[in-house]
Amino acid sequence: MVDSVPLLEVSALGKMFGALRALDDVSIAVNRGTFHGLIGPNGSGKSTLLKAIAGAHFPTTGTIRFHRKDITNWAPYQRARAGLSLKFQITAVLRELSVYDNVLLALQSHESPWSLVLSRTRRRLDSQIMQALDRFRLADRADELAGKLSHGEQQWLEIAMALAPGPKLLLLDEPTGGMSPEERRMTGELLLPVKAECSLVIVEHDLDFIKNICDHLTVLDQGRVLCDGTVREIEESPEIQRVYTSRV
Ligand SMILES: Nc1ncnc2c1ncn2[C@@H]1O[C@H](COP(=O)(O)OP(=O)(O)OP(=O)(O)O)[C@@H](O)[C@H]1O
Repeated sequence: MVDSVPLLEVSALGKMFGALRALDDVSIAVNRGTFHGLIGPNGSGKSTLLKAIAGAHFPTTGTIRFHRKDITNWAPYQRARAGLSLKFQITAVLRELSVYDNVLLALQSHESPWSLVLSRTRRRLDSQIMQALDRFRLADRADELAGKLSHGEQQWLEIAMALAPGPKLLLLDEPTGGMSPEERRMTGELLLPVKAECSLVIVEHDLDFIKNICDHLTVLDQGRVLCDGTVREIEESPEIQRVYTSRV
């Protein structure tokens, strides 16, 4: 039976940084099997919303429900265990470790301390690690140092690390930042098959990229939802033309 309740429901979220209202009464719903883009001008609150969903910021008001549970006050590790995974804007691979060991560490962070003490995980996780690398065309680079990868490949490694534990929702903050046009195109191609098992909330400045991979878009402006709908609906919205021509 198809679950009609959205996978993620953000309701009336507000976030103050001192006197600055970064988010104001923001509500979004993300369904299973959906890629949901957050767009809007600089400073409109996209990253703050993504971080609030991940638990890196606690909202001042409002609620976040994931898989029907109220996770508003959950710590980031509890959200991760519930199936939420985040890749931040800044690359955070461990350059001195191999590509393989970066994914291994990402997976081990989901293991119980007991299995780590017993060092039972490495061999057991091997096929999961190689699958994650294969999906992002990094399997034949497994033994190289992560620092030897190109910037684009490091971004893919991080996405592979975020996906390796099998999350239900992946949060990506500007994954194509600093990539060449060919790497961007490839990133879209590599992400699309993920939809079969994992939904996505993605912040991106490259509108062509986001329109190509997303089903649904939310446009933020000055911390508020300006409009929300399918890619076609948003493209045809006069509001979006106004915001993008006047402020981006
Ligand atoms: N930790 C923080 N402390 C204080 N103000 C913050 C903090 N993080 C974000 N802000 C402010 O909140 C507002 C929204 O920022 P946010 O980074 O969410 O916007 P954004 O839409 O992601 O922008 P960009 O597209 O430039 O990344 C901005 O005015 C920003 O300066």
